[in-house]
Amino acid sequence: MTAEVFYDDDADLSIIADRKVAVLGYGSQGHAHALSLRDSGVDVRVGLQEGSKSRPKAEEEGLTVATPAEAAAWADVIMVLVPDTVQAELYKKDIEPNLNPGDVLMFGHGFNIRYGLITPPAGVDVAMVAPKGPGHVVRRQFVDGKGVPCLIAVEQDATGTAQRVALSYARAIGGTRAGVLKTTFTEETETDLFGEQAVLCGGVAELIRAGFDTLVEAGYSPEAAYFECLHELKLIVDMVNEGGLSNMWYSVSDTAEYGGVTRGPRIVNDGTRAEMRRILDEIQSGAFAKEWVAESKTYDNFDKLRAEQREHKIEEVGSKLRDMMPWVKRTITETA
Ligand SMILES: NC(=O)C1=CN([C@@H]2O[C@H](COP(=O)(O)OP(=O)(O)OC[C@H]3O[C@@H](n4cnc5c(N)ncnc54)[C@H](OP(=O)(O)O)[C@@H]3O)[C@@H](O)[C@H]2O)C=CC1
Ligand SMILES: CC[C@](O)(C(C)=O)C(=O)O
Ligand SMILES: [Mg+2]
Ligand SMILES: [Mg+2]
Repeated sequence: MTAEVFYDDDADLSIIADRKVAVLGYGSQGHAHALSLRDSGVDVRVGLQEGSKSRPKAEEEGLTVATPAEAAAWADVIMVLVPDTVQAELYKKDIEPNLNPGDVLMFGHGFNIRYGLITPPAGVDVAMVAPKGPGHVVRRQFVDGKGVPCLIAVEQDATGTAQRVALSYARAIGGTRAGVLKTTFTEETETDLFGEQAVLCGGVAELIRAGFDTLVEAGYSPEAAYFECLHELKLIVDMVNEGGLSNMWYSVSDTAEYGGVTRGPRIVNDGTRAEMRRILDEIQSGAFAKEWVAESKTYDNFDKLRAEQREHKIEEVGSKLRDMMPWVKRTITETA
């Protein structure tokens, strides 16, 4: 079935501009939504704990900051943009007691609703606006007059207006400039988790590291391996993003094209595809969600894995080489 796609003309900005919107969290997505909503004329307050590290950043931007409970009590649209693993506790403590019939409870990802970690009361709308891109890019593209595509979904429509509010919100953060797809919480959650694990984040990071390690272990310089397996990736992916895989094949040499189409399937082979299927099974069965929620209680294993990623040789050599390319933006915190 073809998905329904909405653009600016399908979304009425005045709907969200007439509401009071609380954005809970001011991290990657939170800062992007709060600032772009504000720039689109929406009355927005940011909800952060007392002593939160993000508070000064939001206040420097002139945003009104309150505690999550105060912001939720004030608002009639509440967007939950704190990490997935803390949402259920925040919901019980600060959001649920401040929900009124007719309010709209919104999410940037369906994790907590899909896996039953949050069950909102019957009288409120439950909707989602999930940008298909990192929050810092969502903001950057909005400022540049562009937009990151979004998915919207309605889990509960107590008022009969939830979809129009979600579309209006998506317009206010630039989503309808690029295209907004209607989906369900289940489809968004499962496809998003699969994409980030198997392809966009997990798959790509391991492919880069494996390529880099192979060249360095064979005696080539780490600098050459970095340029080949990491730096040039963006240039190649830009071609794919702009015109699809065929655009990339058109632009690269015939030698690269022949080598790619004959050797690529040896890298992503039947075994890789079977592993992708297992990863999807873990997502669909809830096994991944259970593992992640349990891990988030201590972060013991996650901390080790994070340190191992940071300490990889590719990070050291990359940092030095990027110093010589000032046009390559160095960290998201400097550009946010
Ligand atoms: N990152 C992304 O680009 C994308 C994220 N999403 C979804 O958006 C949601 C937010 O993710 P993301 O932006 O990555 O989150 P972040 O990790 O960037 O959120 C950090 C923010 O949440 C605040 N925070 C953390 N814990 C609490 C708490 N217990 N109470 C109140 N505030 C808290 C932090 O405050 P402090 O500074 O004090 O720590 C900070 O402001 C998730 O559902 C995610 O799946 C969807 C699409 C893409
Ligand atoms: C690809 C990772 C993502 O799903 C995203 C930026 O869209 C996330 O959860 O951060
Ligand atoms: Mg995503
Ligand atoms: Mg995600």
